Amino acid sequence: MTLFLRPPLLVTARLALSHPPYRPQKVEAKGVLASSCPSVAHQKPSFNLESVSSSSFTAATSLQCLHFQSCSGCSQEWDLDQPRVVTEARKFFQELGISDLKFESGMLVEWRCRAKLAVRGTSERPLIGLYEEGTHNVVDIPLCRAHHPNINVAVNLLKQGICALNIQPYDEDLGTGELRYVQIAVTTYNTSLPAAERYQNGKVQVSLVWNSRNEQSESYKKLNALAEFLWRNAGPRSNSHLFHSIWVNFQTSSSNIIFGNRWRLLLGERDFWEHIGGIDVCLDPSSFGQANTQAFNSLLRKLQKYVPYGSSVVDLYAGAGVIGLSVAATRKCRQGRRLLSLRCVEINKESKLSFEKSLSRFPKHIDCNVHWHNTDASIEPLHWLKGSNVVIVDPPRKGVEQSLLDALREISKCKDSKVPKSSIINEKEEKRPWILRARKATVHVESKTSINWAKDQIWPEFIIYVSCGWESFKEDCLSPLKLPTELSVFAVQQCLAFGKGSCFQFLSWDRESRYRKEGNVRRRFGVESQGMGIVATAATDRICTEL
Ligand SMILES: C[S@@+](CC[C@H](N)C(=O)[O-])C[C@H]1O[C@@H](n2cnc3c(N)ncnc32)[C@H](O)[C@@H]1O
Repeated sequence: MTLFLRPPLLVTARLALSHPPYRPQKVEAKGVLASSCPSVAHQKPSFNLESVSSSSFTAATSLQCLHFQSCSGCSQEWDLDQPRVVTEARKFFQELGISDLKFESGMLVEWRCRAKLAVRGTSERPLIGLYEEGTHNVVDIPLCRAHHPNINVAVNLLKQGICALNIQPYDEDLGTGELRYVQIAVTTYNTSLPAAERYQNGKVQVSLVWNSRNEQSESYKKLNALAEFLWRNAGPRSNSHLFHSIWVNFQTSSSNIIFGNRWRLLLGERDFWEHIGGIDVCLDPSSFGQANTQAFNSLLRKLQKYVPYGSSVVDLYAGAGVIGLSVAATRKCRQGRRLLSLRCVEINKESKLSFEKSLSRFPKHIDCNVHWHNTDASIEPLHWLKGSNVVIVDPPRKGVEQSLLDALREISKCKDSKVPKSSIINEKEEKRPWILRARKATVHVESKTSINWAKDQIWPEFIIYVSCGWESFKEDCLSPLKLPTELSVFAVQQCLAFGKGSCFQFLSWDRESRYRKEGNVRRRFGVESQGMGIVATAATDRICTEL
C-alpha cells in the first residue's frame, strides 16, 4: 500500500508559472486501507490564463492559487508587491503629514508558518481549510499558496489518515464527529542545516482539536491511531522526516472557540523553538505565535532600533513575550546604557510556560529586570504604563481597548508626564484581590545589579504599535494623535491583509537617518517625532477572526 506524502503535482497554468513543482514521494502505510482516499490531484483548475492581459500579468508577483476564487483567505491576486492597503496607508499617513512612508515587501507566497484550519466533510472526503466568506462552509485548500509548503504536505497526509482510519470530521450543526480543527505550525529553526536550507526544510507541529473531553473518551484510541499514522509516515524514523510533534487539544464546547483548555503532547518533542529577533523563543501550541516568521523577524529587527538604550519597556498584549524579550536582548548593556526593565502583560495564562522557556535561553550576560504578568491589560492600564518610557502594544485585530486608549490619552495630556496620583490606587489601599494578584508578576527575574530609577516619575514617552488590523489601527492611532500629544506613536506593525489575512508586507516610516544626521538621539524619540512609522507583518489567524 502506498501513500503520497507530498501533494501530487497539480499541473495548472497557474502553478506552472513560477514555482518549482512538489516531488511526490511514496511512503509505506502499514495496515491501513487508503485506496479509497481522495487525492488532491483530482481537483480541476479553474484558472484561465487567457483572461489575463499580458501587460497586467507578472508571474513573480501574482498569487497563482487555485483556491483564490472560493477561499476567503486572500483578496488580492495580482501585484502582490503592491498591496492595495499600501496605497490607503500612504494616503492615511500623508494626511497626518507623513510622506516618507517606506514599503518593503517580504515573501509573497509560502510565507505562512502557522495555520488554523477547520476539518469538515466526511471521512471519505474530508475538507480541511477556511470558511467561505460569511459562512461556515469549509473550503478545502490543499494547494494554498500562502502556506509554507510543508503545511500542505501535512494536511495531505492528515486527510489520508482521516480516510484510512475512518475518522469523523466535526459536524457543527449536530455537534458530532471527532476532529474539529487542526493547527499546523512550522519551525524553521534547525542549526544542523545551512541557514539557506532551513526555511524550506521546516518541521511541522500538528495540533489536532479533538471533540472529546479527555483521554478517557471512547474515541481516544482513534486519536492515537491517527497520531501514529502520521508519525509512521512522516515521523523521525520515516523516509521523510516532516513532523516535529503531534499534540491534541480536547474541545467539546459548542461555541466557535477553536481550542479547549486541555492540551496533551502525543508524540515528538515538547519544545518548539524558533530563532527570531535575535533570540531563541519557545512557542507552545497553546500560546499565540505570529504566522509569518520571516516578516516578524524582520519587523523585530526594525523595531529594536526604535527603543533607546536605558529604557524601561512595557510590552502589552505580550503573548509569550517575544517582542519584549528580543528588545531586551538587543538593547543590552552598551557603553553603560542598557534596558532597565521589561514588563510583559498577557491575558492568556498558557503563554507563561513559553515565556519561561524562552527566558531559560535568554543570554546570561544581559542584566535587566524582567517581569511577565498574566492579566488583562485593559484593567488598570495606568498601573502598567507607570514606570515605563516605552510602551509596546500588539493587540488582537480589534485593536487596543478603550480603557488603555483613554489612559494613553490621559498621559499625553499631562505636562511633564506627571499623571495625577489619584489615578492609581496604591498597593496598601488596593483591596481587590484580583487586582493585587494581577500586579504580582507570574514570572520575574531581578537584575543582578541594583538599578535605581524613579519608577513613579517615569511615564511613556512613546508607543510602538504593532497592529494586525488596519481598520482598528487607524481608529486607535487617530485618537491619541488628534491631541496635542507629548506621546509619539512612531512605529507600527500592520498586517496588510488582502481580505482576511493572507499576505504580509512591510511598511516603515523611518526617520532614523535624519535624526542621526542631526546627532540628537533625544529628538529622535522625543515630542518632535509626531509622525508614525508603520511596519507590516503577519496576522494572527484567519478562522478566529471570521467566527
Ligand atoms: C496579536 S497577539 C500578540 C502576541 C505577541 N506580542 C507576539 O508577537 O507573539 C495578541 C495577544 O494579546 C493577548 N490579549 C488579548 N487581549 C488582551 C488583554 N486585554 N490584555 C492582555 N493581553 C491580551 C492575546 O492572548 C494574544 O496573545
